[in-house]
Amino acid sequence: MTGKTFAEKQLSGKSGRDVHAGDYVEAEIDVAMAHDITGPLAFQTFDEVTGSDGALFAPDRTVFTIDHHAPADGVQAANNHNALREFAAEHGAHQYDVGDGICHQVLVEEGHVGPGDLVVGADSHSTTYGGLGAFGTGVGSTDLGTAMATGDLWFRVPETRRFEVEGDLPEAVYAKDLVLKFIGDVGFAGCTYMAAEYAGSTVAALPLHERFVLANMAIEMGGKAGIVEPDERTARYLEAQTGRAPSTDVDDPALHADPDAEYVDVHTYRAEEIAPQVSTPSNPENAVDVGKVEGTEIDQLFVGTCTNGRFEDMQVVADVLEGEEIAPNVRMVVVPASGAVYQQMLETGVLTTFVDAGAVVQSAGCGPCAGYHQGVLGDSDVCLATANRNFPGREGSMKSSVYLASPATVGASALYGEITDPRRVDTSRYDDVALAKGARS
Ligand SMILES: CC(C)[C@H](C(=O)O)[C@@H](O)C(=O)O
Ligand code: SF4
Repeated sequence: MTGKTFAEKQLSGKSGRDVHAGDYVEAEIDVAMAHDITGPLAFQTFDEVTGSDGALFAPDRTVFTIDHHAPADGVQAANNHNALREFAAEHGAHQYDVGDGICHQVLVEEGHVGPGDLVVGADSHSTTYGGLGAFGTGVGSTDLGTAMATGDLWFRVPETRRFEVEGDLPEAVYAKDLVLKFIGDVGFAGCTYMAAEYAGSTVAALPLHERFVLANMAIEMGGKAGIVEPDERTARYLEAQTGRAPSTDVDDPALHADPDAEYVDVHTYRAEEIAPQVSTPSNPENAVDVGKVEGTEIDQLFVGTCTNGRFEDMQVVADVLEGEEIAPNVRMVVVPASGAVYQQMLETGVLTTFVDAGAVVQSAGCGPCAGYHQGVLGDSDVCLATANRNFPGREGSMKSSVYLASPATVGASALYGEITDPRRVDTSRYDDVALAKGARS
């Protein structure tokens, strides 16, 4: 028998069986997560499974967040929030409230997830935890409600596609550009029910906030999970973030694919050849080099989401906007991914830079990402977002359009009021910004 992929090892370990892709397992989960939209439905299933006085499989490893409609944007949302608060209090689960941030950011920031964990979340971007070397996957509320009671869930062990990138990323090219490129290459269904393993020297050199971007968007090609294997960087991140070393040795072979593992295929890239990417409406798979869409008119810029709403993302945009104003024809909506990110923006002056530049900075959460509130698009609106999805109607009207890009591309485009190649205003050459603007006008 050949070696194993990360997913095969992970699901072998959690099921206590020696399994390969295609096998079905009952696996023990480490962490269960739900939020203000999916939680209340999961609670119904939980009550049906356990009876009304049922207990959680592990209250300290069950986490709820209020993030999608936070603060409440209507009575239904407010009632859902209360249902979540009551259930969490009654069952002793962790519960994060309005302003604490997006589930995926909160779970990693607060140390609820570590390498080697099997995490199920009632949200499709639960693949994000793969950035830490965990197997994170999204499940429906019914599955989650059952898993909250039993502590296990069935899985089909996924096949794996591997994306290997070697070399140094060029200026103004980020993990977001890499993952948009991957999605463009394999298509939005290219990894359906597969794990995506991200590897190579470029990926190994990525800081954790960038690894999360790769893992997060695995679902945009249908991925069951997106994995960056853990290493010393992972351990350092967790210690800095949570004050604790990971409970598992990051070098444990159980957390690393075997060299002779079997893949569906391996896609190889040279980092130097990758240009900033933009996904055009209305599918993340429509990734093109930014040059192809430069000059496209936009109405709104959105910086935020579980993909690119971290402090480092905010910092990149603020570096571009410092001392400048956003173009008069656009509006800019900024939504930090967590309360901690908000706090850091406040302490470092990034928030002031945004406000001075004319942006609207809102409370931490999902913001307009899924079209609920805080910047919903009208019929004719065109938005350039650091988000992960741009399906029809995603951020509002079915007639609106959303382009996806990195924070650097969104920052540069804010200055010019149209889609702009970020290499024209690279932050390390910040003094040239005025020059570049002059050359343009
Ligand atoms: C509301 C929720 C179920 C949904 C998801 O699972 O992805 C949301 O987070 C999204 O991004 O569309
Ligand atoms: S930020 Fe967007 S993609 Fe992420 S969980 Fe919230 S709605 Fe979903």
